[in-house]
Amino acid sequence: MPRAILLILDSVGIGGAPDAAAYGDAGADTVGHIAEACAAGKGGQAELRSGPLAVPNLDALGLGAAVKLSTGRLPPGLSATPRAGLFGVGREVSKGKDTPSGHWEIAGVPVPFEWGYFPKTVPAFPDEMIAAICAEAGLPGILGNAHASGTEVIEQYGEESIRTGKPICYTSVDSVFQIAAHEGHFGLQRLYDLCEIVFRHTAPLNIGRVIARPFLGETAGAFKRTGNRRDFAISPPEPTLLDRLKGEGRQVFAIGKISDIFAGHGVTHKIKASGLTALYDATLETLDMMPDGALVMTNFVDFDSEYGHRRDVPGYAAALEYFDSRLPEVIARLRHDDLLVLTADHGNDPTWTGTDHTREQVPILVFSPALAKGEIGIRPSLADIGEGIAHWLGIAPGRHGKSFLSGLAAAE
Ligand SMILES: O=P(O)(O)O[C@H]1O[C@H](CO)[C@@H](O)[C@H]1O
Ligand SMILES: [Mn+2]
Ligand SMILES: [Mn+2]
Repeated sequence: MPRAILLILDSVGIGGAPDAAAYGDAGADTVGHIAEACAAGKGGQAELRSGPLAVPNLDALGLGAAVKLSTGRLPPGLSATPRAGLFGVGREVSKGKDTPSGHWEIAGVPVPFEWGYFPKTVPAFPDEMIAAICAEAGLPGILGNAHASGTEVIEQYGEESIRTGKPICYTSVDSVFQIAAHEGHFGLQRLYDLCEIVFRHTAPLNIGRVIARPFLGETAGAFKRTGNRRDFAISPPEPTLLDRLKGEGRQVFAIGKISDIFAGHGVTHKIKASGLTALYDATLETLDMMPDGALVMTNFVDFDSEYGHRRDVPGYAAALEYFDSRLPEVIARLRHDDLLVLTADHGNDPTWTGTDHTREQVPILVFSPALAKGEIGIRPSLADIGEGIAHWLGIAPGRHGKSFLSGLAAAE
């Protein structure tokens, strides 16, 4: 019985979204702009990397061809001719350009409602809500209370937070309430408990997530966020591919942020890992032991959190190259009828203004030893990805999207 491996390269968009202008993102293209910057000699940082973007394994599966299909432009260093697998482009139906929207839609469930957002004002959060949270959690107050970048906000308020015991609360263009607090001084478990309190206040406002952002260090220049981030997310509005598989008795392995993003729904095995290396290692270990009929889904968040939001082109390029360098390890482990799918949940163009996600289409790269080379076009919903996996794994179709495999012949 076949198995499926779904790898989400968080924020690795490929431009070309027809509705990008409505988000102020017309022209944003994460992969294309990184490749152009690298080719122009702007992707280097002596000790990290230099030269044109080198992602031969992703490119062999159609990354360059997917960007060309999405934007009409072939990025420098990439090829228009894939060597194996199916390539295509995913266009998001859901209105949010955020992580839950992208992941839920990939798993077959576009978001049918409008998320709640906090205004770009100071304060960003309603006074009554903050007063109620402080009373319930026994806090002397909060810091931040604005739209902000998570690394800048700990630089700015970290020392004051340690001194006063006030956590740093901030938001972004996404439907989020984020809380940064010191792992030692404030306490990690206390931060998680606070997030649960806040979640009860924000969920009725359709705020997608409360995110714990613990950090370490004692002085402004030395603060560093740790791998103990935790997302408290509202539940998907209907059963996703994960629930449908679990309901059929299949095993669903969720690696990294995946279980949090689905609020645990449909997950049979939750595997925590932080950083590209550990996420890859956990994925490979799972591949070595996962049974027939199972799905493993991994979120590689670093592209987004470490490089996209930080507008770090060399870092993003190096991360793509590292990801690419380990792809042969996945492919070597595939059984004849395993299906590997690589895609993304939204864009986060590191050359763009601001520090937020960018509305973009995403690559869909599909490989199986049992599949011939081919093109699956521009898919009108990311739900086609989940439906393609459902199709491959032999479970009934869901309510949204159409399998990218329908009409394709196997190579055998
Ligand atoms: O700046 P940091 O804390 O990384 O925040 C980013 O992370 C959030 C969740 O992905 C996004 O909404 C964005 O604001
Ligand atoms: Mn994301
Ligand atoms: Mn993000």
